[in-house]
Amino acid sequence: MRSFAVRGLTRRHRSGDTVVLANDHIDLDVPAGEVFGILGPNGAGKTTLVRQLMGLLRPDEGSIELFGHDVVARPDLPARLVAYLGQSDLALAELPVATAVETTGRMRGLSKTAARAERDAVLDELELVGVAGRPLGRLSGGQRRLACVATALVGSRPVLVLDEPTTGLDTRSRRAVWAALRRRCDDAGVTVVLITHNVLEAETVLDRVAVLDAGRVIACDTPGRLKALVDADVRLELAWREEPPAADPTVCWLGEGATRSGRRWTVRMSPERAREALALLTTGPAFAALDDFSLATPSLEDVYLSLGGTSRDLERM
Ligand SMILES: Nc1ncnc2c1ncn2[C@@H]1O[C@H](COP(=O)(O)OP(=O)(O)OP(=O)(O)O)[C@@H](O)[C@H]1O
Repeated sequence: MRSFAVRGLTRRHRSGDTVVLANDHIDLDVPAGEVFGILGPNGAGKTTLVRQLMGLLRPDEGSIELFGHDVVARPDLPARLVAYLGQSDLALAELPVATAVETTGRMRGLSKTAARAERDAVLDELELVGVAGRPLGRLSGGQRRLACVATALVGSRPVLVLDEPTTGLDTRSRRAVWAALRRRCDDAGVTVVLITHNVLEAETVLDRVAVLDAGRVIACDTPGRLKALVDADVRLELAWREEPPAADPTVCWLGEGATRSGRRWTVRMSPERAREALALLTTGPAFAALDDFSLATPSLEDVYLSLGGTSRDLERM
């Protein structure tokens, strides 16, 4: 059974004379009970996509089904079946955390007793007990985001759609969120659609991932299978302290294949070539200009780049 089935989804944003093709004929199937991710850099069209999934934005073309129901014809439907965490979370700012969670549970049909029990369980699960009595608007950004995740988790909705839920969270809280999502998926068959521009998050928590770039899905598979596309290579990272000598043949060779972000170069190549490059660099004239270097096994970022992704905005940690 599929939670979402998306076909040919296309949406343009118009502002003044400018038209942005934010989603360009997107096809997606999200099976029920999966942690499904949408990974892409800033501006790739992730939020535009999920706002359409939620019936909050009308597609220009294409169709969306939620458990077989037409979302375009029934845009009210997602709000009944899906817990949605958007990017902005100001709606509940005045309420204390515990009240916000309990009230959301009640709005999702829980009895008073059940809402209180779920409230206590989820605050404990996300380690929010210490701030339970404080209004969301007076928490730190990370604590507030975590409290909003708690409101998404309460009430046992069969589908969770979370737009960058872990932005601003520290590592411990981030891991608590990942574990909470995984638990709901494994124990209760909940479907999770998680938007992220963080490669580590995608690799750690997702069953399958659609890689979005400039409004198009450029790949969709398990993180493991996607990484296998590039696993014959390693990634050589170079950080230059100053402009490297352009005439140096090793610098020329590496420069041709490098993706550059200021003085940081990233080059994908076979392990043998990387060893050769490092030997030449560390014994040649370019060494004086080099600040730091590292070798790493490929990540989903390398998959994204190898499939033609152009942005350098994906986050690694
Ligand atoms: N209301 C709007 N009016 C005009 N252009 C828009 C509007 N909303 C989004 N866009 C443009 O559409 C494209 C996709 O935006 P979207 O917010 O869907 O990307 P995103 O992948 O969610 O980015 P981010 O990771 O930064 O949130 C971008 O080029 C953006 O500038």
